[in-house]
Amino acid sequence: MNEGLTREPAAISLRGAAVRRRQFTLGPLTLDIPSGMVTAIVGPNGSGKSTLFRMLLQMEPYEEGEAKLLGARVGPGGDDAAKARIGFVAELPHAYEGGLTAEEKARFAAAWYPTWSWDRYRKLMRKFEAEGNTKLRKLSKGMRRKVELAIAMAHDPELLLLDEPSSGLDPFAWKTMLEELHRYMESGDRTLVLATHITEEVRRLADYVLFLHRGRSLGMYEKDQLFDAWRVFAIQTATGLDLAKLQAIPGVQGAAEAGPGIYRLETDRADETEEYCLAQGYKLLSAQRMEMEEILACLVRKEEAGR
Ligand SMILES: Nc1ncnc2c1ncn2[C@@H]1O[C@H](COP(=O)(O)OP(=O)(O)OP(=O)(O)O)[C@@H](O)[C@H]1O
Repeated sequence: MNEGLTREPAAISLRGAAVRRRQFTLGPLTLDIPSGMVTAIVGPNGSGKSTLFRMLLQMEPYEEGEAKLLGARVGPGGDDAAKARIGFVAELPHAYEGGLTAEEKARFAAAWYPTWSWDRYRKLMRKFEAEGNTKLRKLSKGMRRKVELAIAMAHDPELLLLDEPSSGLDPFAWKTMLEELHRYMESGDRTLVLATHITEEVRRLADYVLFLHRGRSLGMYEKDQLFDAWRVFAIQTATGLDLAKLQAIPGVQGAAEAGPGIYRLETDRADETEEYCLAQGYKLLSAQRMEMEEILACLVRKEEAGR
């Protein structure tokens, strides 16, 4: 787990930052999202992913702590110029822009971003086979998403924030998006943060995964370590094990009886769990990698149990 990544400076830095609303609290969050990397924000519906993006973009003021984007404080006293170095695609398109075409919206963006490139915009629109001259409200959900992506990336932002970018995209457009995001990251000094529910997107893109639940961080993990370390074991023992014994096994995050003398163990320290089980004389029947959703479910269960 990694709450304070060392790579400096962080693209996003939160220190006890909290948004408190009547129905929902985001935070307090203390974490660093490293620059030059891809971080996926993963969490159940309503866990606060969009609220976090809105807080970072000053669409949702925060009451506590401090948030910094590209080294600039977010909110009063901050440096608004940092905003021009950021690209953002919201989860839901802005209704008030529905009367514009992509070309018209792009003209606004071109005036606002000093690093805007019409050449890059047109290449991205072509790549996505996106419609430039139809009013945005008349575009399909996926088509509009492609337009939003092209506009958000056309100024080659230092930091790209994408809230569920693949929502509505067909498989071809999704593949194109992954290619373009890989290309965007190629220079090594760009940072991508995306909220996603899609395991494949995390596997193919992310360097780090930040899990959110009920507005709180369940931890930030290096992706390869995460998928390596979390495993499901099936073990068999000659004598039965009670829950206390199962939970005392190093790394075990969840345990259940799967049959007489057979137990299913979820662990976040596969090597240690395996070593311990073998030393105890337990028979290892199987060991499988866990999917992202299974890991999230396990983290959520633990968090709920500790509440
Ligand atoms: N416009 C709004 N007005 C009131 N409450 C809202 C609004 N938008 C979101 N919320 C509430 O804020 C909380 C966090 O929502 P948020 O959209 O940030 O979650 P999310 O993780 O992005 O969810 P999803 O995966 O469904 O997109 C939820 O409880 C939600 O009901």
